[in-house]
Amino acid sequence: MTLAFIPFRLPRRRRCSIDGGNSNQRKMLKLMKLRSASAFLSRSYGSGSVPQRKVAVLGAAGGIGQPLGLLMKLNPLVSDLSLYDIAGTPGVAADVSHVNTRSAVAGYVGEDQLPRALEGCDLVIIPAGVPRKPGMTRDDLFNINAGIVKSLCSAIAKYCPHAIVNMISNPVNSTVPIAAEVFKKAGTYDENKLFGVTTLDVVRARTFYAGKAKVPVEEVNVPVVGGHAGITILPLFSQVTPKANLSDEDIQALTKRTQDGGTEVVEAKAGKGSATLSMAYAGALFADACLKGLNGVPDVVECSFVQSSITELPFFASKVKLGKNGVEEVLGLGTMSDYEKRGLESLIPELKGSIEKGIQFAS
Ligand SMILES: NC(=O)C1=CN([C@@H]2O[C@H](COP(=O)(O)OP(=O)(O)OC[C@H]3O[C@@H](n4cnc5c(N)ncnc54)[C@H](O)[C@@H]3O)[C@@H](O)[C@H]2O)C=CC1
Ligand SMILES: O=C([O-])CC(=O)C(=O)O
Repeated sequence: MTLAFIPFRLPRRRRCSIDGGNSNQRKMLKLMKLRSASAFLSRSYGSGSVPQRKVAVLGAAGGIGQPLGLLMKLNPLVSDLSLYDIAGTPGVAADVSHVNTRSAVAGYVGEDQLPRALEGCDLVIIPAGVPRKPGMTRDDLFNINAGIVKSLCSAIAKYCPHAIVNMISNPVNSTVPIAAEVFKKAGTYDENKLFGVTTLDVVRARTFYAGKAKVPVEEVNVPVVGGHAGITILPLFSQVTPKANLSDEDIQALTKRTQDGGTEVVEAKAGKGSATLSMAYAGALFADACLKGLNGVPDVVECSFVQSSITELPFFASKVKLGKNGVEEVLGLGTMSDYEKRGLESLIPELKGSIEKGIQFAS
């Protein structure tokens, strides 16, 4: 396992080349892959031309915020890392700043320092807010997190209106519409720059499928569409690659496990919060994809909850092509199985309600 997964991902053809050979050869090739990471980067952008990118994490002292801050510090696409929270960020920033990677790190604490945290940002990642405890739904977080997200987005509209926003705070199905309303009111809304982070659903679907299908997890590709809560999370295993001969029962069990992945962690943590480490990983992957898109890397595609017209709902998660201005194209759902079509039909009312709740709160 390598810490260098984000910036150092090599093109697929190159990655496949380490699959052959004995285990020593494979280890050696992995090492070479790490060592050639910076060379790979400069090849991607032309030597010395990696753009300056300021990234802020809001909620940076939290369970997700801390490891996410570290992972963003490891990402050489970041030149300035801004760590903001209502408490605790001076220590977190001092700690992370000692890591010998490209970005300068600054910690900001309290609302007075929020403007400086945001000014000049290209990307703002928001994991601020309370997490679930056992027995709660994500919607139970609405009362506290809606207000937090609303005030942070008002500040974004004021201090970095052109930044891409990655919304992690739950309930994502409502916090993204809240953010959109805040930006609309401020006159800064750009639908191509607002993303609900659903990458953890994809990460889980890949992991669970690989385990069941006994295929290498790094090769698994599966879209997860809909939203980010319970049945609104709809993995499209009919489109998964590599294909395996799983039964309908297996696919249904994998679907349910993906939908309940968050709850599985909440219960295992028994009152001490929800997914933080896997979420930081997923958040870092998605942020990296956004930065690559901004920097003009072609064919960057990830699933995300965005403004959409591929269903009757105004926001929907699906595959999205990322580019220099954020969303370049919202991709369609593709061919779905009957089971997935039924899943889509039954998620619509719940997702619609959550979206409307968010819009109503902020308008
Ligand atoms: N989108 C997704 O897939 C996932 C979303 N989440 C959500 O992420 C959120 C954060 O989770 P954790 O990091 O585990 O919670 P946490 O409680 O460990 O950390 C949250 C942080 O937000 C900070 N905060 C609170 N109000 C703030 C404000 N006004 N401005 C800036 N920071 C503020 C807190 O001080 C705290 O440091 C929760 O809403 C959780 O449900 C969690 C896992 C996955
Ligand atoms: O389940 C939760 O509350 C946190 C979350 O969104 C996830 O882990 O997918």
